[in-house]
Amino acid sequence: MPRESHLETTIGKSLVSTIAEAKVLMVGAGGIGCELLKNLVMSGFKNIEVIDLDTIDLSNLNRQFLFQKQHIKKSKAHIAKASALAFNPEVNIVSRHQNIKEEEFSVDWFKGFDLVMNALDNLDARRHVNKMCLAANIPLIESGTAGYLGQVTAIRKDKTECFDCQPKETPKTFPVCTIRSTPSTPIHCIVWAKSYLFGLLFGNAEDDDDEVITNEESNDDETTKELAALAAESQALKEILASSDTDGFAKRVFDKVYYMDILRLRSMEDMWKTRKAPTPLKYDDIFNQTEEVSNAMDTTPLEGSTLKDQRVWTLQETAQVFTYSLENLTARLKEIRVSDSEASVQFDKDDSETLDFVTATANLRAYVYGIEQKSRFQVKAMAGNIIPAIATTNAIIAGMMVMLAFKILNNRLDDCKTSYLVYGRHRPQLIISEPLAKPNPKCYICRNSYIALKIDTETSTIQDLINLLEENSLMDIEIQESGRVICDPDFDDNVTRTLASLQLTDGKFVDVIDDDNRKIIVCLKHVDTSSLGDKNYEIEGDIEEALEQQSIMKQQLKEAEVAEAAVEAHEHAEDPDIAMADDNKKRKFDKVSASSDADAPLKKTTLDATAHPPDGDGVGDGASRAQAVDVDEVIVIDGESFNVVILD
Ligand SMILES: Nc1ncnc2c1ncn2[C@@H]1O[C@H](COP(=O)(O)OP(=O)(O)OP(=O)(O)O)[C@@H](O)[C@H]1O
Ligand SMILES: [Zn+2]
Repeated sequence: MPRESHLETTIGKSLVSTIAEAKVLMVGAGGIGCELLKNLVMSGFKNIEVIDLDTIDLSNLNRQFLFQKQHIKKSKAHIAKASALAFNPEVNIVSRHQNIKEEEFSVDWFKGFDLVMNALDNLDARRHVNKMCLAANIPLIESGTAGYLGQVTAIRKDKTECFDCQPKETPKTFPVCTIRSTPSTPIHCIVWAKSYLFGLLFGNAEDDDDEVITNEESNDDETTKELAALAAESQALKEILASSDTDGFAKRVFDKVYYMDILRLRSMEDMWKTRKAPTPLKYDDIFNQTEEVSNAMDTTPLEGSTLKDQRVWTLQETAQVFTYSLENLTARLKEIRVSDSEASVQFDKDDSETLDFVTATANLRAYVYGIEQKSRFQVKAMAGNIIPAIATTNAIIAGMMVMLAFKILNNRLDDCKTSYLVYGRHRPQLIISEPLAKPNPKCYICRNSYIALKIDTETSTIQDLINLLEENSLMDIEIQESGRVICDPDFDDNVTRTLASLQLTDGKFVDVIDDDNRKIIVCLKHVDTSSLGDKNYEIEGDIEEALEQQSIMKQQLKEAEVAEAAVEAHEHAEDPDIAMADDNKKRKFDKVSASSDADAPLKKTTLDATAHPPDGDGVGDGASRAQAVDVDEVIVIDGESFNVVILD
């Protein structure tokens, strides 16, 4: 019996042949990606391109079933392809061990696919693929899981919400003084070790990409002085680093960080009026086991755990781990700096030396401040913001992605839904779903019109670009790229420069805003002048149409704002308490960092496996969504009953 016969019976011959012809791009071959690729090759897809920048790690094997022990350190994309072909050798799979953000994956390249499916784990890559799919006008299926929670949705330019239509949660931040001077919980010590000390010793503390320290609460005089003192301390530590070759390096770093700096902090009496002051700690005292220190040593294993990873190390063990990991990481840094003087070592929870260093330094700080110390295993979870990944969650989400793919390829976008896996939230449904939302008229990403411009970026100047845009009805324009202003009617410093000299090269997007405040995003495509006609440029897409669409969108935005204002005014008129509640909320919001955003109603999750799902009003918030849910069937799993929404 041919492989497709069951499929034909289920979804019909015509869809089976559409699927067989479709070209699908899968971004990410991790937890969801492995499940998804297996599903795709088993459900009639014949042309799949899979891209992943990473290699396989031991910690992936418990849930990424296309990978086995012998594949560790090999490319995820290549191995995923090889393993998936074993399920169905008749599929054409192209695998790429690359970053989807590389320039070669241009809008044109995206246009070569009928469908893109994201199986990613970070906001940055998701945002990029979202933008590329909008620019190429290709449908995108977006997915995400966090522990038992998951969600999947479809995105199509001008028809649905895009990935950026709703604000996303950003990682929690801590005030700088809490981290640098007055920690009170283990996470404060871990953040200090990972985002401050680690960066200072092995990289550039300032450019840590998931910076979680903010100084928004620190405007008074006292704090400014404290920050200046901390900066001087950092400088002094850098000077010690210069002597990393000489004996006693670890002791010097230790005594600087845990003795000298702490002594200075202790001398600031005001700081400790309402808090317990830290106790300075000397390296030699740990090894000489002064009475005070030996009494403080905690040698009791965590209850029920004997593995070294899972018990809190003694103070002496901690200092030993500090010494060896500091020495090894310093040597590693020196080695990589031979070929690149700017190189740095990055913290990675799966890199055991970096994890050792962060565990040891965080626990030493915790000891100094009288804070509970954590096992290496616990530090790994906290430093990596890890919510355990669940294979079943990934499998369910990957299955739903294929269902959405069927509908999209069958031209039934209107039947697609956003679905949420809400297991463990004490609700009767396992999956709830709601219709795809319309684009947010205020969205800065999808409420734009995209056109492609073929131009010789090496020889054309900004003035050439202005001229050709004026020829196409865009008058008195401002041009921006990634937030930097290239030119505007009052700023012409760059007009004689070539596009390339301003890094406006192939694949770059520039924002063009006209005097009527309409914005068009122009995607640059570099071509040699010789291959262009008389005009020296070629526009793909219709600018007039794009401008008209912009006017319509502006009108929609105005209408949405008027409607919003009317609803608000109505609510206030109906209920005078709302005005006061709103006022209180505003005041509260002003105080709380914007990123915590706890009051936002119906906010969706970040779809970021590394981010904590919002409690109560995130993925699993069935309460306010319940009306939108159709429960079509009840299935029984392990004796428990769940209502299941059939996606059809
Ligand atoms: N910019 C990118 N280009 C290509 N692939 C990416 C990009 N960003 C992330 N990925 C890939 O997306 C996949 C996401 O999978 P998953 O969430 O299971 O992460 P993981 O790294 O395998 O697991 P964990 O983070 O839990 O250790 C990863 O394999 C990652 O390499
Ligand atoms: Zn949007």
